[in-house]
Amino acid sequence: MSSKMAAILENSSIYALLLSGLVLGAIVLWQLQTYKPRDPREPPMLPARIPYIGHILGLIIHQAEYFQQLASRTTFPIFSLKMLSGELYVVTSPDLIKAIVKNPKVFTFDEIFVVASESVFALTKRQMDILKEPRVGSNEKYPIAKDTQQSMHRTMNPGASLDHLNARALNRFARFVNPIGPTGINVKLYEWIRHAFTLSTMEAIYGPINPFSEDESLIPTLQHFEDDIGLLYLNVLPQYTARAGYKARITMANSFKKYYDNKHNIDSSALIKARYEALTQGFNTDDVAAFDIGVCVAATTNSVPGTFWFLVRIFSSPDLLAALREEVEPLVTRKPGSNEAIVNVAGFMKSCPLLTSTWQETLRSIAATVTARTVTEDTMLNGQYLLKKGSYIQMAAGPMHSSPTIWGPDANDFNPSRFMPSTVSSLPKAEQKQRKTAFAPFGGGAVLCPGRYFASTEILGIVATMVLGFEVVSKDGGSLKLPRIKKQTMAVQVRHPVGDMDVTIKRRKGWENVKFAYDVVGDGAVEGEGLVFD
Ligand code: HEM
Repeated sequence: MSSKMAAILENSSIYALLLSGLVLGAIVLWQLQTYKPRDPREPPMLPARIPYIGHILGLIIHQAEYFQQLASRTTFPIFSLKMLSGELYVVTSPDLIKAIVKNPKVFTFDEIFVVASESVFALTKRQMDILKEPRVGSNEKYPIAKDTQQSMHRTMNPGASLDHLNARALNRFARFVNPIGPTGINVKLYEWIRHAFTLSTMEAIYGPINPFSEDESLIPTLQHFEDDIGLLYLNVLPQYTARAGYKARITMANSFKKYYDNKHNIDSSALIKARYEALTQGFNTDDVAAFDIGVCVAATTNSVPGTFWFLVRIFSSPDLLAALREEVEPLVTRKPGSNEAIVNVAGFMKSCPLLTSTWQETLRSIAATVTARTVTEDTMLNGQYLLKKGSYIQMAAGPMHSSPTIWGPDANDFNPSRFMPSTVSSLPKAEQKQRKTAFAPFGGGAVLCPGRYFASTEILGIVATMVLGFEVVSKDGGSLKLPRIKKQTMAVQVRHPVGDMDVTIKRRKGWENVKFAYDVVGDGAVEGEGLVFD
């Protein structure tokens, strides 16, 4: 090493040392200034391995998985983390989570939603003022946001508008698999699912002419936004720190502006019509177009990896695949002399306990939702723990979903029959109740996912189609192998796989020329528009 280089290195180590000293000093001063004695009734403090900055570093490095790591260090059902600006309570017990989500006035999501929307959607001051405007004649906060959320819950609850969504999505999906010929197709599985699922779901939600049907390159664009949500939320020069997500946000808003300007929303679902009505109480159409990226993310971000893992679990286990084929086949009507196969999707809940249980077990094993709330007043939780006003709560489903105390010694195994009524009813009543409370892939309380019926029916329909009519095999012709799971970022609920997998999708013997269609209501009729048999 030259002496000049050695001097530079020596100098830079000195600078680094000085800088670290300054940062540490500032943190200690901050801590001294903000120090408040703790009430012994508050949840116990879990110290960081590196004083002061350990938890912040832990969250930056390990993201949502940090909660899982912390939970394994303690038996407390709730614990506190000292962060720079206050305390963060982490809750991992089903009973405490239930008590929190059932009290949305005290433990609210509203403030987090508004702060997150401002940075994630890049809202202007005018848009924020509209969002913050209280309801006329009362002091109810964020009425437009609340009406919009309610419109989504209303139109995706069981009923005609939900059936219409599912019929449209599944019949669009059929147009991806019906043309598959005798030689099959070679695809990257995750990418193929993301492509077919996104186009099907967008057609169901936005109608046959929508930004994605007009420009399929929006599928990776949406992924860029999704990947950068965390950085967009931080909002530190996002045009540089979250370049791809920042550009994706602009592209998507422009595409949806064109969609509304051309009035293609006339053919949209009840969901989009009701949402539009709620939002335009204050916002203009261009504002609405800027928010639609949120719908697109919500509708695909968990469903795409959910479908992927559900399929991989089944096609990696020949016994499970065979059992599911036997269970689902009676729900298919094949008219003599015709190549149509109509799948009675409405019958899944009643007649396919293994299929529905496998979906739930897939979610248990892969969904590690972390939901947040703020505390609006000092409150004793379940009469046990004092939660202080202004603190943040993070409720982590991951530790609940994998706890041997709740699920038994096989908690870390994939047991497809775990959620079957026959399995559940063999457990003591208290255990049944505990498992029910602990299973929370769709969140809970006031922010329970409104898309849970839509997503589950769509995904069950897609997976049943693949199980019945196709073989999904790896490159060497064998069963699929489970890929590794990607580190979970804070914005992700259903964890993603590492990389993708090359597969062949080919026709199952006896189902060579079958064209799929769906009966979503269970009355024997095939619903939906755009049904194409080719
Ligand atoms: C497997 C699929 C899905 C999973 C696991 C899932 C999970 C969740 C979870 C955990 C939450 C609550 C987040 C929180 O409390 O912070 C949530 C909220 C939400 N989800 Fe889903 N979701 C799925 C599919 C969908 C679909 C298909 C849609 C819509 C088309 C959707 C729309 C929403 C919306 C709008 C919210 C916010 C609700 C509100 O603010 O009231 N989700 N989802």
